Amino acid sequence: MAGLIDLARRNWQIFNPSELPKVEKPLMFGILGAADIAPMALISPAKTHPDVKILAVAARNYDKAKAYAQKHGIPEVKASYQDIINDTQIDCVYIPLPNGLHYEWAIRALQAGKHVLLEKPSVNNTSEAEMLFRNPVLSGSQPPVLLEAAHYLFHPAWTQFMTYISPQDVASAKAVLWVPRWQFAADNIRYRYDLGGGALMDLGAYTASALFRIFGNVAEACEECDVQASSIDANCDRSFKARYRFPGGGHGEMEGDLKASLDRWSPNIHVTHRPVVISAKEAGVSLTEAQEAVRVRKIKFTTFVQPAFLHAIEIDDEFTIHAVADKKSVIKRWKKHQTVKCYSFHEAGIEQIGEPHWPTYRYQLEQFVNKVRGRETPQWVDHEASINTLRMIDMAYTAANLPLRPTSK
Ligand SMILES: NC(=O)C1=CN([C@@H]2O[C@H](COP(=O)(O)OP(=O)(O)OC[C@H]3O[C@@H](n4cnc5c(N)ncnc54)[C@H](OP(=O)(O)O)[C@@H]3O)[C@@H](O)[C@H]2O)C=CC1
Ligand SMILES: O=C1OC[C@@H](O)[C@H](O)[C@H]1O
Repeated sequence: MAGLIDLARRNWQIFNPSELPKVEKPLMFGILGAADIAPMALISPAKTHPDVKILAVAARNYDKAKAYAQKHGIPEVKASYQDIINDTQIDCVYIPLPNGLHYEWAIRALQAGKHVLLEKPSVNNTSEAEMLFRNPVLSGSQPPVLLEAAHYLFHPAWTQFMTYISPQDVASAKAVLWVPRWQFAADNIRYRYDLGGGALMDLGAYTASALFRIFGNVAEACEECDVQASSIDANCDRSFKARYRFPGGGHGEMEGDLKASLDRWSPNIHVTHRPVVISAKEAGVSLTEAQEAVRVRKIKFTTFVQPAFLHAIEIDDEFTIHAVADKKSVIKRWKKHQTVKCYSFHEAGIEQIGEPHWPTYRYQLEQFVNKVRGRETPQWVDHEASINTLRMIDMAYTAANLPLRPTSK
């Protein structure tokens, strides 16, 4: 019962955050495009961040931007994306444009000295990622901040999940993310090759980045990738199933579908470790010198992308004690099951700000502001990690015989 009340309270607060007063000179944000995701990913989280004010929005159509600004309480409307970038009052630019426009607008904003929060996936392919994240504008003594908005990595549930993973011991992992078939109409940006569409770009940005974190390395190869092409644009995958080989011999799989049937519950991740020898203390037993304890750990993380609504991390350990001289012997075998939930860092025993009702986006904003203000960022998406996500996606497109998303001119 208490769990249900917490669930209801948390979900109500996610959509109805109480506004906090702002500091004297908060960071001013401008938004490029009246995008669907911006209210959830930035406008709402900004309400509870004292150091963030959304100052302006621009859309390709002025009236659309005006209506959007009115609806979301944004004080200024600019005539173009470039006008946001040129505005000297604006410190930070949020870019929720179609993937194929991320590179161009991120470069323009960074060159104007703006800090950039860039939607996922950062750009269209690996070469664009290298050109962006290794651009000279990001070196020097005080370069602007650039962050790919891989928001799920900022939630304490991800930090907690990773404490149960030993990347070097992972034998296999599978990450899936399906969205229901009615979610995106035929004219959606996800079905436009010229705009960087495709399920691997959209959903694969999550599953691929999760896999290389779990294995602690980018894949050596994508061994196979089956895609279903979208009926709208044959170069855009509507769904994918990819299998990768990782250094050390582990295998990772990922699946995504932009038109999934309702019986598919996602997102989730399954991880299986190889058998590892553990200490008597870790096994919670006493051992003679002739014995050793071995653990095989399996982990399931349900709702890894939006853990704030509801999630569960289930850890299943199987322990065996055998004779060191005979690894096949079984002196004792037992199992242990734990289910862990973690909505704030406090729950994880970590001293870090956060509330159980903070969505991933709010945790992400906290760290983005910390970085801009020159403070420590315990969670972050390194530039090389963003490049690696595109490497994994490109490998899958190549294995599927689909062209890489086009490089910006
Ligand atoms: N972090 C997350 O949870 C999520 C992230 N995303 C990411 O955010 C980005 C935007 O996604 P989403 O909000 O769903 O998309 P929308 O289509 O709602 O928004 C995209 C915006 O891009 C602008 N745009 C500029 N040029 C074009 C063009 N040629 N065709 C279409 N739109 C154009 C439009 O702005 P204008 O108003 O100027 O017309 C539109 O508002 C993507 O990169 C996506 O991967 C998406 C969903 C969730
Ligand atoms: O970022 C996203 O998150 C979840 C999906 O619904 C969506 O397609 C995607 O853009």
